[in-house]
Amino acid sequence: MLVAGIDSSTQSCKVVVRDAATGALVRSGRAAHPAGTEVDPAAWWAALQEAVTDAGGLDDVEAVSVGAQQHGMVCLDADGRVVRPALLWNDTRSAQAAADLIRELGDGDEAAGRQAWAEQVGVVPVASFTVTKLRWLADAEPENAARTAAVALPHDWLTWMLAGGPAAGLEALATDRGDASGTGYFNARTNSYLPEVLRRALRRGPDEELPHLPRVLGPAESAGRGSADGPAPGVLLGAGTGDNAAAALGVQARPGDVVVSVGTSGVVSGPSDTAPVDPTGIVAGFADATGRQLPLVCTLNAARVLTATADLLGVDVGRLSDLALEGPSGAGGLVLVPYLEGERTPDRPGATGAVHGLTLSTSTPAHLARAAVEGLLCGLADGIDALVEQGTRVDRVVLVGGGARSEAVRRVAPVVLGRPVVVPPPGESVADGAARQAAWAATGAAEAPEWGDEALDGESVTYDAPEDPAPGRAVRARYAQVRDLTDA
Ligand SMILES: Nc1ncnc2c1ncn2[C@@H]1O[C@H](COP(=O)(O)OP(=O)(O)O)[C@@H](O)[C@H]1O
Ligand SMILES: O=C(CO)[C@@H](O)[C@H](O)COP(=O)(O)O
Repeated sequence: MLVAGIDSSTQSCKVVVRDAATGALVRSGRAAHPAGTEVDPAAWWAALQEAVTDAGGLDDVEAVSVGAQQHGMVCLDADGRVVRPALLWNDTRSAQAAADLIRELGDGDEAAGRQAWAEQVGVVPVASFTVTKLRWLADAEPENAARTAAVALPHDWLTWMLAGGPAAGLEALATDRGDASGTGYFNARTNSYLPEVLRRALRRGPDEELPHLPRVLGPAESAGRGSADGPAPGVLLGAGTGDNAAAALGVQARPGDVVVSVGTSGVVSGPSDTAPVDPTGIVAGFADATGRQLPLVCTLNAARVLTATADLLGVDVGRLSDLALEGPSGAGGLVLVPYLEGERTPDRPGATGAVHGLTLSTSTPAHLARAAVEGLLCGLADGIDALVEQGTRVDRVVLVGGGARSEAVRRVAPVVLGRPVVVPPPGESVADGAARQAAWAATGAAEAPEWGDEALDGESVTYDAPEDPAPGRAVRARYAQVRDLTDA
């Protein structure tokens, strides 16, 4: 039996077709997404179909699940038409809405608001979360807010499109707790939507109707079958989930593993039985795709720090990696603070990047390349510290995402993160997790299938933590000195 997993992430859509029992890769495909932080969902749908075709179609596949970028706001009208282009997780226009929502829940007091959000919702709003985008919509585009009859996330919408889209009706919309927990109006600890939070975000009165929200499915539940005229006719549709929950499922993360993803976003997450309560908002209380919790820290700047630095130096990412490995540990005091798209962790939506410590001796491509790799990893190291503070055990790091293909990232990561780093063979952890969820839905087993070595498309490589932690600590200490000197 074959199953498929789809990853509709920020920059592209990827499809893997795997054997449901062993996880062995049978075929794969991909297609690019448009750039920008506001995207017409029709572009994702077109890319999904192109990627499915590239993967040889889904005719022989029993089940398919969609993993997708979290938080994106997809508003639908009563007929199921998209109301406006989706605002993505990395769109920061709702930063003020986030600040307002925090203060409102604390009756004007920010600290009380943060505590209330952390306790009642499990997250403290930042511009990434859907709830803040809805508040922005209510204020900036009230006519679009009024037309919104349902709110979905990218994976909910794509799964619904596979099921027939508008023809299936808004009631057919489904999600899972992994993705619902990133909305800001779902509590992952109590497994329930928070309609009053949604009402507040949309500024709707007590008697006004709220938009329809997707049904929250269990990890192995099905969202129906693919429509006859779509790319997955008759195929069982898994619940799908957010891309980070899918990645954790894809790498079969075990207790003590922290998954670090260097994709468009930088993510640190670790499956846990305990929901975090973090009023600083650094650790978000998301859910995973197995019924547990997935405390998560996310930065806005990761793999694109590498591509941007490569562009600056006029080289490709392969050469950037070589240069970074030629540069000295600590880059001679040169630090690149990587807030190229503003930042979410720390919460500085208006910040820009900075380079500190330029001298005649550090003004070389190798120093700058090294500083870029170290800067992005220092942000992720701060994230690991925050997870540890929330009680997560960290024995080793599992490094995934496009940036994990960089040899420099792989080699410098154990130094800066201070832990052994396991790099699975280059692949698509999100699409793999979605495929594993599809296999789970198809078999109806109590637990997700255990896939062994056959599911790995090569060898995992472990990069040991250095015996001497001093150089890594020095890199982080120097970064901490200048991190807070940037604007905004
Ligand atoms: N060898 C490499 N070195 C550095 N960056 C890379 C490499 N290969 C891919 N990337 C970067 O990884 C990113 C894509 O990663 P991916 O995890 O697929 O992102 P997303 O899921 O957010 O779309 C792109 O920015 C790409 O340039
Ligand atoms: O906002 C988050 C997590 O909270 C991001 O991780 C998005 O889910 C996008 O992921 P990538 O496209 O970078 O994988």
